[in-house]
Amino acid sequence: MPLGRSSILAQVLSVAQMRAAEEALFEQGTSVEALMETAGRGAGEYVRRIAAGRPVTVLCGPGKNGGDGYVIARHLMEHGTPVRVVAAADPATPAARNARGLYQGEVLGPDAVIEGEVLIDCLFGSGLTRPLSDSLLGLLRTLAENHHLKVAVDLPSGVESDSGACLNAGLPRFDLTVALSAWKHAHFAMPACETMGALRLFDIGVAAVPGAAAVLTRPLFTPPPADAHKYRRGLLGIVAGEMPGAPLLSAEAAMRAGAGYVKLFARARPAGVPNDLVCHAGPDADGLDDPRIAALLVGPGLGRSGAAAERLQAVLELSVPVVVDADALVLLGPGMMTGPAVLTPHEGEMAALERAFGLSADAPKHARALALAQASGAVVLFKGPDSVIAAPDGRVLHAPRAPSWLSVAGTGDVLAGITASRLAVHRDPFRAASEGLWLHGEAARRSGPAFTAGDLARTVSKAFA
Ligand SMILES: NC(=O)C1=CN([C@@H]2O[C@H](COP(=O)(O)OP(=O)(O)OC[C@H]3O[C@@H](n4cnc5c(N)ncnc54)[C@H](OP(=O)(O)O)[C@@H]3O)[C@@H](O)[C@H]2O)[C@@H](O)CC1
Ligand SMILES: Nc1ncnc2c1ncn2[C@@H]1O[C@H](COP(=O)(O)OP(=O)(O)O)[C@@H](O)[C@H]1O
Ligand SMILES: [K+]
Repeated sequence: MPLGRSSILAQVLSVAQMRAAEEALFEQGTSVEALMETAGRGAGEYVRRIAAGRPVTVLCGPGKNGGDGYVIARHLMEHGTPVRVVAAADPATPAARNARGLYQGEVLGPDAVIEGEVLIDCLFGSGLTRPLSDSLLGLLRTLAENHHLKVAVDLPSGVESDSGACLNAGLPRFDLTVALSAWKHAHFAMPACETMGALRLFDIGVAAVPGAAAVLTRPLFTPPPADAHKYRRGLLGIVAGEMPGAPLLSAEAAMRAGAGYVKLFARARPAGVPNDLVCHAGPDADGLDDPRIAALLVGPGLGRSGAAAERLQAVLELSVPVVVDADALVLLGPGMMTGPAVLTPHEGEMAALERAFGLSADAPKHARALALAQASGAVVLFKGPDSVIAAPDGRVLHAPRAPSWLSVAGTGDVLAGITASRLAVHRDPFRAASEGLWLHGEAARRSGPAFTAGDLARTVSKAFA
């Protein structure tokens, strides 16, 4: 089935995939110069609007990112925006030389002392292969300090496209980054994404790349069908453990995320169970063999003792679709999961899982998530300020930035509850992880500043709106 334009625009490409996609355009008869013209004019139009008549300085490097810069400068000149170029190096490709030749305005050398209003960074884009030299870093930093508004074209210089690593310390922060052709992993990966300001994409017509990663976009939710009843909407079992608070938070969120019935399984009924939450009190695994249970959540408040490990084992042996979170992730090892599963590690839990599964942590975040998904057979939702989802079949989704107010205790329990609730509704782990992550981010956006995990859990139903 051909992908719609919106799916193509959501794709996230590696440098190699980007180059292959551009090659395909060249084979269809497009020239590098024409592509640079389209890209430069597109980015130039964003710059023209943002500059609103204020003078612009374009910093151009030797590669095609620099070539884009000369096209931008020409576009601004044609539209009456005052502009000058600072050339950090001579253009090194025919297309960039061509773009420089067509620009008739002022070009200054790297030693010129420049202050101004708007800085456009076209020093390096996706072709950066090593850290900036001290002199290039110094030039970029000085220009950034001497301009009010800063825009990066494709990527901020010094950022590694495939990993999101900052190859130099002390890179400047931008107000806007205009991605060209497609998103790159760095646009969603820490620490690079934090330096980019607002993100925009300018499409130059590359086609869908098979197997490409994508950006998490708003899922489609429909109300329950007219003949729905609580079991058909999904019975979620939440397995409590040694600490009652965390599973209660998960339950508060799960009750607001679509499941028709949420049941807490605990050895004894904990204090503070709300009236609308059913609690099944009994020994380990008692009641969990109910065939109506569509999904289980295990981990929040489980504990890490031998008894907790036995509890986890008993849950996983049921082969019911399961969300494995928190303490359960530290107890998990190869061969323990027998059914569909979503794992929701943060960085510390991920490190424990990588040790348990014999995986390397020395890779970009999305690649680490994918490696664990493939080794474990589970969908992995690797959380943090740059959350990413990976499936064993190779699908990868990057989440757009979520509010940093989420960095408060208990919000992970809320995410696990939402995800498990979605899993109970349709039993599809990848879809549950995607919907869970999206609802979590949206609930956070709707919760304003300084919310608690309980506030967040109670806002989940509003996120459906
Ligand atoms: N294909 C197209 O038509 C389109 C491309 N587009 C644009 O092209 C950009 C990618 O272009 P690109 O591949 O030329 O890479 P770019 O980032 O400009 O720099 C590479 C140059 O820098 C050099 N170099 C690398 N690191 C260095 C360092 N630390 N310090 C010093 N030098 C360093 C490296 O040479 P090297 O020394 O590594 O041999 C090479 O000469 C992309 O981001 C987008 O803006 C869009 O317009 C869409 C259409
Ligand atoms: N700075 C941040 N920006 C955006 N989201 C964050 C940030 N810090 C944490 N989060 C999100 O908040 C949640 C925290 O989960 P977790 O680390 O498990 O906390 P806890 O164990 O206290 O519940 C995750 O969903 C994570 O993605
Ligand atoms: K750049």
